[in-house]
Amino acid sequence: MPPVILTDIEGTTSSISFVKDVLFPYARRELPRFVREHGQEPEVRRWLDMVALENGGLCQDAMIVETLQGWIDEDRKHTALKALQGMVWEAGYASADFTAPVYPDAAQALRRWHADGHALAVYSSGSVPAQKLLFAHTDAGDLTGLFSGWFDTAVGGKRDVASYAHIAEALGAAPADILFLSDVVAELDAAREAGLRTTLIDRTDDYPQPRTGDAANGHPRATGFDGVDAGG
Ligand SMILES: CSCCC(=O)C(=O)COP(=O)(O)O
Ligand SMILES: [Mg+2]
Repeated sequence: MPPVILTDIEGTTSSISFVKDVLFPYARRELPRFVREHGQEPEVRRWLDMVALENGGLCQDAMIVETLQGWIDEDRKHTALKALQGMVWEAGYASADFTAPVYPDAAQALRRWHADGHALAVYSSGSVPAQKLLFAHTDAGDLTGLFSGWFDTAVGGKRDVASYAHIAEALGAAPADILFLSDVVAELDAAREAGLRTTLIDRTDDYPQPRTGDAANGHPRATGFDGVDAGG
């Protein structure tokens, strides 16, 4: 079997700017209204309650929203924030407020690898519903059918070695038969320690200073998906 390809999203298949300048501000802006309108629905309430509890029992939704907005500003990868962001973005995609740009080389390679028999999977800090929404609404069309695995921080943080072991187990693949693509060296370090193959995606648009030599920490490096050795 050709290696499974596990990909990150932000800075890897899509630009950092789309996430930071479109998705995050949209969630920041729409969150108060979303919580007002949906805050009593159980699937929303459980995440709001988690945030309240972890912050000394915040008692007003307005305070929870403020906390969440602060986390957006800090780019916290908290599971509750990511779940709520995904729900807010759903409305944005549905009303065509935006589509998700995917780098053309990424869309082409993902289609080619899928046709060549590679299993494809996603691992992002964005919630699995948010990942599916993004790939359903890309400027290269609906790419969700290419992927057979979806992973978010429910399996653990992206810098934790154990997360990659869990993903390998869930995919039913040996770690050495999985290639992880990411723009973040610390994530690749954790994946390598778990036995996965890795490649640093070092896009000029996202990282104007090339991360060569020591900066790549020994990971193979490619400036786009067409430079990735997928193996098999
Ligand atoms: C599912 S798209 C939104 C991505 C996101 O919320 C995020 O924090 C980016 O994290 P990634 O792990 O894809 O770099
Ligand atoms: Mg990334």
